Amino acid sequence: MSRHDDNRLREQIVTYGQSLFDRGLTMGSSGNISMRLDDGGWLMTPTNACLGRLDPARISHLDRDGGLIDGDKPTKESFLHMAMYAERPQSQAIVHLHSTHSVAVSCLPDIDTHDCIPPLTAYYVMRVGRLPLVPYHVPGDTALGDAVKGLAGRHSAVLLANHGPVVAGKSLEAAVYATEELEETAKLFLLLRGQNPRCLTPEQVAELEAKFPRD
Ligand SMILES: O=C(O)[C@@H](O)C(=O)COP(=O)(O)O
Ligand SMILES: [Zn+2]
Repeated sequence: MSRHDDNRLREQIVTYGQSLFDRGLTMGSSGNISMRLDDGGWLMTPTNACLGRLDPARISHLDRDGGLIDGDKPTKESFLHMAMYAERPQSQAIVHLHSTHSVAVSCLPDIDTHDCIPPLTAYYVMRVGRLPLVPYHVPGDTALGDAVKGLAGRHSAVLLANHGPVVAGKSLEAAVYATEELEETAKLFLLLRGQNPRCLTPEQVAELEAKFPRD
């Protein structure tokens, strides 16, 4: 990868990180972002970094085995990102946030753990689809990598119980868009709880999935 391409990817992480943080989609030093590199390595946000104030030169550059090449110590969820990439060769970027409404849904006792948010809107189906709940683990617990392995091949987004969403995309832009759509739909879901909303039918979902296949 040329220095120019490397810089471009670093700038993308900084720009999207700031945009997500500035809109209150993750707070403090929560959340992390990664991008896959052509040589099999990754760029990842450093641990304890604020997504709103990332320094491109300090972003963690990892080799294909997760070894640090340069930059600061990577996010404690690096193995989680790597486990998801391993199941999703088509994914180029992953975003994990503590977006409030998505986290709220991840704490509810009575959600469908195979599909935490019903198909309320077409755009949600197009961007996210079925959203499984991953059982609670301490952040940074390597067992979380094993827990997502069985799910990430079939789902581009998963919801970590009592924690938050992890969303993969074919580009960083796509992963960010899907994360934003998940958050907005989580908000709608909470607004509509107890009101028996009319959801899309299985036929309507199937039609969308045929017309707008997700990566
Ligand atoms: O919730 C956590 O602790 C992590 O999942 C997180 O969001 C931020 O951790 P770092 O990326 O290690 O800062
Ligand atoms: Zn987290």
